[in-house]
Amino acid sequence: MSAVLAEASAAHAALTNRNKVALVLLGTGVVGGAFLKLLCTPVAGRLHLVGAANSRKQQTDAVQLAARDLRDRLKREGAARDDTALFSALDTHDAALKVIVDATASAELASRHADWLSRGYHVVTANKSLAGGQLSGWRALQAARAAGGRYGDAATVGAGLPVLSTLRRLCDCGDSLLTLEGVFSGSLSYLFNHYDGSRPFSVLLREARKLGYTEPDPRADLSGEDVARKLLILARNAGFALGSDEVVVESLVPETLRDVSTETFLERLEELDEPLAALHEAARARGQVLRFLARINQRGRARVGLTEVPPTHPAARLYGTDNQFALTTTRYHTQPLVIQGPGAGPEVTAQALLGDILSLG
Ligand SMILES: NC(=O)C1=CN([C@@H]2O[C@H](COP(=O)(O)OP(=O)(O)OC[C@H]3O[C@@H](n4cnc5c(N)ncnc54)[C@H](OP(=O)(O)O)[C@@H]3O)[C@@H](O)[C@H]2O)C=CC1
Ligand SMILES: N[C@@H](CC=O)C(=O)O
Repeated sequence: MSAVLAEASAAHAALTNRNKVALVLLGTGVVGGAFLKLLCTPVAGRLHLVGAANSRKQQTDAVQLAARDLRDRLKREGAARDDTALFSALDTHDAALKVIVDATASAELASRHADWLSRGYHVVTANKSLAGGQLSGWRALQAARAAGGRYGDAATVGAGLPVLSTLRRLCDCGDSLLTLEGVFSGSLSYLFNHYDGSRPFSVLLREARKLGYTEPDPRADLSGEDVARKLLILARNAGFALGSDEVVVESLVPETLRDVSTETFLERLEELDEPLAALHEAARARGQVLRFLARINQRGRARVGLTEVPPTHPAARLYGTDNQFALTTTRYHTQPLVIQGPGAGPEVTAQALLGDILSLG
């Protein structure tokens, strides 16, 4: 090959590689499974899955990774979990962009996001445990981002509703968040939008779990922990240096169910029925309805918990898994800026992951 041709071909290869994205997917559950389906659609043509893992098994073989039933196969077969092998599949790929997609709820994995960023990988996550966890973790994440790491977090709040992007844009323009309130949980929205006393709460919870709205352990939703994480992520993005212990969280999980295993909790869901029926009845008698609300005020006082609201309240007019985020800011101060829409579910969340990956370049 002539020198000119070789140079042209090298330039072409460099251009092609610049557009390629190599991915490792951690978590092939509800969200990870839906994400795998999106990888088979035409918009994902330049994305190359080089590794995938659940909590026990992983796969880096190209033929296996291309199988339509990869998620089921991983339940039965694959190599034992070992991040080194997964990341070396990323390292050896010729793509310019190397992305770790975290579709787990693992706090242990989340604690490594900042390290992954500092090692040159991009991280796209549905896992809220780092940004919505300890303030020290949030700060480590900001340091890694400041050093150039790209962190896709749209899926962590509102399952991809344009909440974080809007908030950041307002802040970039010099606007300041004064108060933020609303319904930040898709599963709790679904539960309280449907709970009218005609069906036991536990039946609705099983339904929400089956539809893929709840956390792997639904106590993370019912305890308010998941909502508190989203509140922290939003508040921190708006400049409030809020510690995780600074949010007042009112749990719906009875004491007797707090320390049991997930399996036992799922077997004993009926124990939620009586206390919830009593709360519902008391609210009904006062002409009110129950909604699980989150709020932070200008002084950084934050609370999440079950609240009685009148039927005319904006949160009482939601449907399905709707989330609602009402942002009052220096410039949106007469009426809040409201973002509303489905806030949980496999497809929308997987799409948020995909959108973050595609926007990397
Ligand atoms: N469901 C929703 O609507 C939304 C969910 N999210 C977030 O998405 C994340 C995933 O939720 P969801 O898909 O519902 O949960 P699932 O329980 O369905 O899936 C979790 C997956 O993570 C895997 N996993 C756990 N630990 C590890 C590990 N160390 N390495 C690799 N894989 C691991 C599990 O493996 P195994 O199969 O072996 O258990 C499972 O495949 C959570 O952080 C959740 O908060 C965010 C927005 C909306
Ligand atoms: N379990 C969560 C899922 C999205 O983050 C919720 O119910 O909102």
